[in-house]
Amino acid sequence: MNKMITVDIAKSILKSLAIQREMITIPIVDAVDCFCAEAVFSPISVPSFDNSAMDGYALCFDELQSEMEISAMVKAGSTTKEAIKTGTAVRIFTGAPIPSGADTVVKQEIVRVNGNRFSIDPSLVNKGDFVRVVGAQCKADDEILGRGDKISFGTIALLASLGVQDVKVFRKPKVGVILTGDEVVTSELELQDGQIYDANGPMLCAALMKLGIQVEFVEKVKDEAFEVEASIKKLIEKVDVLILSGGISVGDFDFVRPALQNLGIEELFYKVAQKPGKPFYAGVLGSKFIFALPGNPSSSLSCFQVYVRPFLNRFSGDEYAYDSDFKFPLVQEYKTDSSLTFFLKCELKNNMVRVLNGQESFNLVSFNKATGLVEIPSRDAQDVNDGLYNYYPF
Ligand SMILES: Nc1nc2c(c(=O)[nH]1)N[C@H]1C(S)=C(S)[C@@H](COP(=O)(O)OP(=O)(O)OC[C@H]3O[C@@H](n4cnc5c(N)ncnc54)[C@H](O)[C@@H]3O)O[C@H]1N2
Ligand code: MOO
Repeated sequence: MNKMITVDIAKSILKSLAIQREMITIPIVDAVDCFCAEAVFSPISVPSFDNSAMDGYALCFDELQSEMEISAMVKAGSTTKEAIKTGTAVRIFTGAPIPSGADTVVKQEIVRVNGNRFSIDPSLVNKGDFVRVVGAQCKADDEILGRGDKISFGTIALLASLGVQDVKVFRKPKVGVILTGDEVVTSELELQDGQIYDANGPMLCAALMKLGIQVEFVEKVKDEAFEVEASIKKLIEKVDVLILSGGISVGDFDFVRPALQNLGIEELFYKVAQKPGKPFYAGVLGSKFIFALPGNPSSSLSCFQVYVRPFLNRFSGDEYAYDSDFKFPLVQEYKTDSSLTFFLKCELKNNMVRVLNGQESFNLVSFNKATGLVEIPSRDAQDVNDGLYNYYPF
């Protein structure tokens, strides 16, 4: 009989696994949601020239008067560097270089223009107004991105603004999926008696794609001991992480665990004190990792969400992937006297979590409203949650 481990122990086992990460250099536009593998230093100062933050008039603050002549015009992209004529102002537009001799921009809304002159209330102007000075964002050689920082599309704007074209990131894992279950068919086929449509294949593909992971394969295997073992043996060669769906329980046709044992895969754990997803398996073979998810789709999804997804993020460079950032109160108290931790389909609204109806692990209807899963601790851990519950957003 296998001893069940707790959710926290299962997470801590996965959290402490050594991962050999590889670095790759990729174009910045491909790096969204990747983790930076090597610090980036700015090649230039930005802005690289003093420029105007407003459409208006550039002038020298010490020469400001209530009436001024407009002696020239400079627009964005202008490369001439003419000095400002003493005592005058220059018409200027947002992003245009400040002429030498000028140090202040007045926005056009506060002047009254008359021909080539304008009048202004000087008390409305402060020295340096609306001038974006060289290096205000960053200076050449400043550290812009640190190792381990997550790259967002904001980061990509930042890197692009510095002229950085490529970035070194941690390579995402190669992942493949093996589906078991002779009753499971794809949606192109008409259902015969006893058959069901595959929910886990599409769900796992979508979840992996959302992590920016390209799925190497989704293979369907027959519920036969030899077939299961041969497929795992062949396909594990192609990936860093192999995910199996179904066939991991104790039925006569559940061949996954014996196959993994025969192939010499080291079992990290099998069975976690949770619902859904009790018969969840994790194993390791050298630098490769294997997760076997229980076949019931809610159980598969729950185990993926709580354990596999953070693992893949950790593999991709996120050292904090298992530290839940999201804790919320429940709309309605949820009573349980179970020794198992529950992961329930729920809806997050107005910073409160509502547990949805239809929690059975075969029932997928509540996924139409569910925004994530909420963790309800077992009876032994209930007094330590402060009324806030871990939430795992989809
Ligand atoms: N005697 C016991 N029986 C079961 C136990 C147990 O402890 N003792 N655990 C139950 C629990 S909990 C779960 S969860 C399931 C997990 O079983 P398996 O991982 O072996 O999964 P299967 O038997 O292959 O399938 C379970 C269920 O899910 C359906 N399924 C499978 N694959 C898919 C798919 N790709 N898309 C949609 N649905 C799928 C399958 O038809 C079954 O109905 O074991 C319980 N039994
Ligand atoms: O744990 Mo099973 O996942 O309850 O259906």
